Amino acid sequence: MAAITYEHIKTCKQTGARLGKVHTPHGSFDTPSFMPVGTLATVKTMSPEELQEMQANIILSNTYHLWLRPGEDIVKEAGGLHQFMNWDGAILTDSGGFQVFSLSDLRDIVEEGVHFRNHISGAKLFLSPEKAMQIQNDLGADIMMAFDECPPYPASYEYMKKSVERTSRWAERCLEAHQRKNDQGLFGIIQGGEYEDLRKLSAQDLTSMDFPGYAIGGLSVGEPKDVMNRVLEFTTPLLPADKPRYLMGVGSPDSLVDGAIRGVDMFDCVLPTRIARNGTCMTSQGRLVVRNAKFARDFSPLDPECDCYTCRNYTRAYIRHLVKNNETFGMRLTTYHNLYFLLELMGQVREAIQQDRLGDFREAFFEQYGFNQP
Ligand SMILES: Nc1ccc2nc(N)nc(O)c2c1
Ligand SMILES: [Zn+2]
Repeated sequence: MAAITYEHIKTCKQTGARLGKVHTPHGSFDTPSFMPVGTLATVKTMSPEELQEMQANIILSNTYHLWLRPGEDIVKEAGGLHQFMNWDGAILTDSGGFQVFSLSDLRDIVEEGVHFRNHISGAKLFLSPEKAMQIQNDLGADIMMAFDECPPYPASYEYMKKSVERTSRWAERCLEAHQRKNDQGLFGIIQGGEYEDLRKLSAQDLTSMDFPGYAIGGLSVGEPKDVMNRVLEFTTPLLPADKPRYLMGVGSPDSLVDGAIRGVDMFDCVLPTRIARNGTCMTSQGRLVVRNAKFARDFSPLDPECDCYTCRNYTRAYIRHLVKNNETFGMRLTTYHNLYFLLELMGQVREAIQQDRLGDFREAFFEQYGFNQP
């Protein structure tokens, strides 16, 4: 199978943003790119056809969750994730480390890996770099992630240093355990928190292992936006210019624009799909909570400037009625719109990079969307 390759097209003259393409065995996608999250082998309430219609060319799924349910053995028997979920675009699987740290109360990190409890049954489990690679190879995603520790925020310098050194040793073990040596398809994850020298140490360790792409982990874990932006400013330049850079767990419209400006190529976040299910929508005028009584007789679209299926065919009054009555179709309409909104936003970001005006775009977008100007 082909490797994962990055094609740099141009860098915006006004900012550090870059326009590119990532090529995978299941097609290519333009960057900067937002990747919808499909944790349990489905982007909740969306069909593959709807995802293709809105040009989501890569989606995420998750090692930890699929290991627990239905079990990677069943997915493997189905012929892998693409077959199992009838998705022929690209798939990226996170390695499970983050989910263990965020979901499981009891956990004990040792050199070998992490002891923790199954967050559903409470049973004791153990995840190691080798186990995470075996699960991901069985799932068969195009892009897999190394098994890392995502330390809590804030973390002391001493804790962070030990964690970075162990994550580098784990990355080495992941490369070792990766069965699909020829197609690479395994990204390293840079840790180090907000400590510039530890980010440098992590980047040096991982780039020396020559992964086909690199993720910036340990962010979007509760730190203020200016801390995230500062860490990106000194971390993205440490990564090879000819490989994709993936900021994990991000995010909101403003963070996507600010991450692109700082040289990030790939983003993922559950935010758009999660808030959609309780009726919160991202629109060109800012967030809209469609449950709100003021929309009871509002027969305009969620977003007058959006041309998605939801906005072309349904009104705020109708969607409010569905969401208030927990009608599944309501969640489908808000999810479709939120994903379309972010994918459209990334299209506008790519166009602004092409025209060397992403700084101006940020200005206008933040003004219109209502983000406080820094
Ligand atoms: N904010 C996030 C989200 C997902 C992550 N996944 C891994 N494996 N590592 C991290 O640091 C993450 C951070
Ligand atoms: Zn819409």
